[in-house]
Amino acid sequence: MSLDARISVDERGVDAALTVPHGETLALLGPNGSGKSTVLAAIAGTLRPQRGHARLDERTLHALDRDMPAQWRHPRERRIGLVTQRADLFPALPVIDNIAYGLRARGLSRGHAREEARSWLARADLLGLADRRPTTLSAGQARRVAIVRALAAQPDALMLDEPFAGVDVEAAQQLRALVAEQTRSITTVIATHEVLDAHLLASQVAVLAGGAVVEAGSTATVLTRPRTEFAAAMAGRILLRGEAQDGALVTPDGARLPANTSEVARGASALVAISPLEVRIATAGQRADLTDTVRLLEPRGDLVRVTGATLAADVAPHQAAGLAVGADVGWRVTAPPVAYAA
Ligand SMILES: Nc1ncnc2c1ncn2[C@@H]1O[C@H](COP(=O)(O)OP(=O)(O)OP(=O)(O)O)[C@@H](O)[C@H]1O
Repeated sequence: MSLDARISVDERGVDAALTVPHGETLALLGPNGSGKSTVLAAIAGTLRPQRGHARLDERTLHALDRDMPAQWRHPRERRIGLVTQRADLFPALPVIDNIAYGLRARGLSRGHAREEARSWLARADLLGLADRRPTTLSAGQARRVAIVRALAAQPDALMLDEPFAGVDVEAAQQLRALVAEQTRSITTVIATHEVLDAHLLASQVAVLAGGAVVEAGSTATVLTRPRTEFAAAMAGRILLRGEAQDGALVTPDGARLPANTSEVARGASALVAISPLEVRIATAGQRADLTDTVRLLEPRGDLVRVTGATLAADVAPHQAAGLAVGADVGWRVTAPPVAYAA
């Protein structure tokens, strides 16, 4: 079922609209405080906005539009799953019954629901926790149980709020695979700070900033042709704005970066998103594509990131030797990046 939601929460500065096609997963990206949790909670129905609606196909889950009767029913009745950052397990029930709860709501007998719950726990390598009370779990264990509980309930739509935060690398990998497999036909929104989640789980991406969606589209488009600095940073790229000229993007301060400008009209506003791995430092005697001033030098794994006012490059340490903050640097691009319409 396709999701169509509009959420306005004035006191949190949120006014965001989202659509997710049937069975697809949308990654909701955005800096801290941009409104991701608020949007998810409001779609799931645990937070009541001032104005808004959420619809799955033709079914109105809830609506507060002025011309509609206000309705905001219990999340269970709407068949929307929500995994919050706090996990929110039922504290009085052992883990097994937390999972069985959603299965019983689907009509399974107590015995059958517990049997099913066991197999769900086994799939996430959590069977050892079956009889534990939620209060005795670590935060990461609680998060893993909450994800399994949401998947086991097989909702029509699923809201996951930073589901893998605080989960160790190995368990997160296993859970990502389980979430990917189980949400194939569930319309899902996943708020995340991990670009990996967008790549592995989501066909769509929306970027929230200041409570509004500032960028949305297919994952491939948003992450290779970002329109905001935030989306570019998530994709590990530097965003340059300027004017398309023949074979170059000319920035407002006059820097001229070689670019493939075949997609944009001459003189049009354009963007380029370039990875620091596609930028080299011109050595003595080499012609630089662009000259710049070093602003920052920092380690990046085995490489050194050299950041200038306009561009940055990830280079081997010996290539950065001799550079210091304030020094002049010449950049070379390995291939002219594609300029796209702003
Ligand atoms: N319980 C609350 N009461 C009042 N304001 C809140 C509450 N929770 C969040 N806010 C505010 O609402 C805005 C949106 O917060 P929200 O938690 O939705 O952002 P987020 O994008 O999920 O952030 P994060 O990445 O840190 O989880 C922020 O300005 C925040 O300070």
